[in-house]
Amino acid sequence: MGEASTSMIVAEGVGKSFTVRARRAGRRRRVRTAVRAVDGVSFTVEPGEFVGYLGPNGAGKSTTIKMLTGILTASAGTLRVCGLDPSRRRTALARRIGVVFGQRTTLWWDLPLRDSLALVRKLYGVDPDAHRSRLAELTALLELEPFLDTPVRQLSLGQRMRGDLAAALLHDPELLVLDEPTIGLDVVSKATVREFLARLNAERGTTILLTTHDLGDIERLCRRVMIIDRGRPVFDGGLGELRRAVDADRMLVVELDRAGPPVTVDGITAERTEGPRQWLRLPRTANAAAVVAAIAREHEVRDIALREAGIEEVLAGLYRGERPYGFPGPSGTAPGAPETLAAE
Ligand SMILES: Nc1ncnc2c1ncn2[C@@H]1O[C@H](COP(=O)(O)OP(=O)(O)OP(=O)(O)O)[C@@H](O)[C@H]1O
Repeated sequence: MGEASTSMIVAEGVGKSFTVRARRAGRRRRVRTAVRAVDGVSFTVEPGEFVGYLGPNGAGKSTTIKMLTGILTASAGTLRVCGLDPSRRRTALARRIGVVFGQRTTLWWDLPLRDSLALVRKLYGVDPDAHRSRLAELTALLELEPFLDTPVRQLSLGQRMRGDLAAALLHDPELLVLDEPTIGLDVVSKATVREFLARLNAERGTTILLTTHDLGDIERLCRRVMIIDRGRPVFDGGLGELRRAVDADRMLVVELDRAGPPVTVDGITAERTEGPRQWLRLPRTANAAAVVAAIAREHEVRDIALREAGIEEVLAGLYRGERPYGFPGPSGTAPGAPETLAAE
């Protein structure tokens, strides 16, 4: 992997361990333990992609993002972002990427948003003319005008997030890295931010890597999702592929001509009845057509609907430890779990 790579991000076997001191239950002495926050993560992101980086709490997402942006140095593997080693070329990289942490602001708390953005221009050395036109464009797209002269501390969360996005994009970066950008936003603000990100990616071709727990963000924005669990990759692909890969149940809803006891077919019994309507949970391996035919042999069927598992159900299964086909997942020492290094 050389600097000549045209990929936006190349991660090969990237890992990060933290050493923490902790008192074990029933022991008096504190021991130094290593927490493997990220453990052997490999992936490539090409220019123009919009990728969701997902995983349960503590999976290692923020740690990965901190390594990608040069805030933390990887303890294993190699990483290139825009062809650069992030921890060694942090300043050069900062000119080519934008970063937004939903939980924190990079704006100056006491300054009006307009002045904060002017400072950002100076920091990045953006040419004043280019800044003016870019600011005008971002102000229109993010609807910043009504609060450009308001001190950042007085902005609502949604307004501040739009301000942070503008600050991250003023220097027109090739890659935008977002850590939970819609956290705490109301439905209208979320929709504004999502619409903006979708356009940024589609029209300007900005590559976007997004971590989120928001299912709407994932379904609306991410053509590709990468999932990590306890520091290790467990899935990389499209949402449809994820639904198919995970052994998620489907729900068959049948409407019979009359109410009756729960239907049983091929060992599957309706788990809910409501008048003539009955709900049967079909394992992925069940043949839906055969189940429907078997029901139709015994009953008068008025209507049928087959519901695929929602992305929420799919992710919940994955986060509970149900592995998609082809992704055996963590084995051996559980990554993320502390391992004792030495007693103190
Ligand atoms: N500075 C640190 N020192 C010690 N352990 C850390 C440090 N930062 C993170 N960790 C640990 O690394 C693991 C991964 O944390 P990380 O913040 O990357 O998870 P995450 O996927 O972003 O979680 P969340 O969805 O809750 O934000 C956790 O076990 C966490 O406690």
